[in-house]
Amino acid sequence: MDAVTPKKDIPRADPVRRPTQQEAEEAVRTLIAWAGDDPRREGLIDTPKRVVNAYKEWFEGYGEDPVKYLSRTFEDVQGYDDIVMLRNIEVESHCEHHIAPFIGKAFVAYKPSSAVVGISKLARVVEIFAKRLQTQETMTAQICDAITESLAPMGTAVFIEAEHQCMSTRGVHHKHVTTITTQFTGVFKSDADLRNRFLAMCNQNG
Ligand SMILES: Nc1nc2c(ncn2[C@@H]2O[C@H](COP(=O)(O)OP(=O)(O)OP(=O)(O)O)[C@@H](O)[C@H]2O)c(=O)[nH]1
Ligand SMILES: [Zn+2]
Repeated sequence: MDAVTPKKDIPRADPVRRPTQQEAEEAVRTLIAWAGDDPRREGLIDTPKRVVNAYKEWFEGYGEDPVKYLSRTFEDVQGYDDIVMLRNIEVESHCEHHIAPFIGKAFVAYKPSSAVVGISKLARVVEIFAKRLQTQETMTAQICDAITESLAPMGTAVFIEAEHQCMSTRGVHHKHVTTITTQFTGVFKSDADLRNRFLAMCNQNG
């Protein structure tokens, strides 16, 4: 039986047993009945299977290791010595409090010390952490940590802006509110001009 690996910051002796697909589908049937509908009616018969398949996609980040993607680096950059930044990386995640989507954009930059990484790998790292149950703060820190630990750059910067559906479709019901989180290490922390350049590039339109 597969086991869900606990987060590294929460040591646990006993990993959670991963339920079977059938058990997960049964849980969805329970939620449908709890919502007030009949999971046996025609339109809902295949819904538990679809929901479980959607969960596989939304939470596929648990099975992925960001370090694997950041381990292939390139040294030959002909003396390039400035930041590398990816703008507008789409973020589709789910909050760990309500399992409601939060959707937005991530901006990720690092200042290489020597080696650079393939730019798609930075987007993959965002994807891996987004496809887990998250808070925006944790996800921002995890992306920053993974890049910092794997590439040992001179600095890393992460900016995420997202709209949380647990705030817009339920609860407080405030639409169009966005949450911004940032995390900086190294030169982005010590050099205010560099940090401001990064933030200005985050705020450029387009
Ligand atoms: N800091 C932080 N809070 C989040 C995030 N996603 C959701 N939340 C908040 O998590 C909180 C959970 O609060 P609770 O009082 O335990 O839950 P609740 O009664 O459903 O709260 P309401 O959403 O206010 O109805 C809410 O304030 C959410 O807005 C996130 O990524 N970061
Ligand atoms: Zn929430």
